[in-house]
Amino acid sequence: MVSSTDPNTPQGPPPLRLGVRRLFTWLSLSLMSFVGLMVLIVYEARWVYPEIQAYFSQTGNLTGQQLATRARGYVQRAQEELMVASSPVEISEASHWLNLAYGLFDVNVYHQHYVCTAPSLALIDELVLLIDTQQLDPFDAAHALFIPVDCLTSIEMSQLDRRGMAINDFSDSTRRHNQVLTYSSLLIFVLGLLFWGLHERQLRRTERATAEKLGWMARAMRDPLTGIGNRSALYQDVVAYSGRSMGLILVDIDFFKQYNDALGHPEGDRLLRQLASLLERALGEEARLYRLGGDEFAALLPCPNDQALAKFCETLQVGLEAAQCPHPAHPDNKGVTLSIGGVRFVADATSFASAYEAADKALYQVKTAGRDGWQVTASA
Ligand SMILES: Nc1nc2c(ncn2[C@@H]2O[C@H](COP(=O)(O)OP(=O)(O)OP(=O)(O)O)[C@@H](O)[C@H]2O)c(=O)[nH]1
Repeated sequence: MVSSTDPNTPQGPPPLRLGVRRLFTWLSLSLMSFVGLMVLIVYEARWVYPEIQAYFSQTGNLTGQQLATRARGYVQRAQEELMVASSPVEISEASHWLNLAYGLFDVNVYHQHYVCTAPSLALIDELVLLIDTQQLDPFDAAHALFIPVDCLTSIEMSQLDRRGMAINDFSDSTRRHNQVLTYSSLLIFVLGLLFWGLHERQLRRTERATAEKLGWMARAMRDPLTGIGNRSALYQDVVAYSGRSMGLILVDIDFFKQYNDALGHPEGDRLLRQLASLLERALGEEARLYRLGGDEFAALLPCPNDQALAKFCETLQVGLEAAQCPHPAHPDNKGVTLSIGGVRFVADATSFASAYEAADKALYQVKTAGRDGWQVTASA
């Protein structure tokens, strides 16, 4: 049996599948952004930072070499020359190395940060002069050069310490930076999950409320005793079938008052429910059934012509006779009988009023003609 639902209502996917699809979309999006962030972090950690670190460490390239180291090398070379020098030419060779060392040593940074720079340079300068004019013993000169060598060594050590500290600071800040990025992305992920949960909960509440409302609406369209549609459902369905050729059949139990009086109202109720089932069986799945009040029922069904409508009415009466429902108080000593009036009409809200009136008139004529019969009136 079909009752008061709209035949044109579109059928969407079930709510569970929709929820899973929404969850899947959300998870994919957040996972994609999370993975994106992680790739960025790994890229920075694996490729960008080591390059910066290598630049800071100043190893493996010419510009990164320590001036102090090279200057110390030249001074020590001069010392070696002076120690083994046996001719003026060899002695002047030492002065050449000292000049080179002076050039590398005489830089602003060393003057600013290392107090031994100026005296050491002055000493080299003086020694070069004395060596060139051969006023100094080469061995004594080599010995005196330990002062600038000490100074240059302390500069080197200090530079190494500074560089080490800079590298450590840089590594620490890089690690901190990475940690902040990782925890932030995790936090974003968790917050997203939380918001999604809240959003889903709200959505479910709304869906539940909507379903409840729809349930109430459906119940409001239903006759509680028989479970079929009521008068409001009939109006709604007429609108839903707008433009289609429909049959409207009104059915009324004969002498129902006597039935109630004889058997009691609970039995009367049982007969009403029985009649609803009988209408359903007799008219088929396409018919929509309604109880309009008391013992009056209606059926709305697609109907191409008056002959088909007459056939439905006849089938209905035959079905009732076959059911053999006893009526102990029937004035004509029959079982339960029905009076049936039908009309065919093209459904819409305005034509329905006259169609209903015509079907009711046909039913009334059956009643006045002695009941237990059906009549189909001309199309409305
Ligand atoms: N059991 C039961 N009886 C109902 C219900 N609603 C209305 N009735 C009764 O249905 C009867 C209808 O009586 P009438 O309108 O006189 O109709 P009738 O006795 O069938 O007479 P005709 O239609 O002229 O053959 C009344 O006695 C109402 O009390 C219901 O829900 N259950």
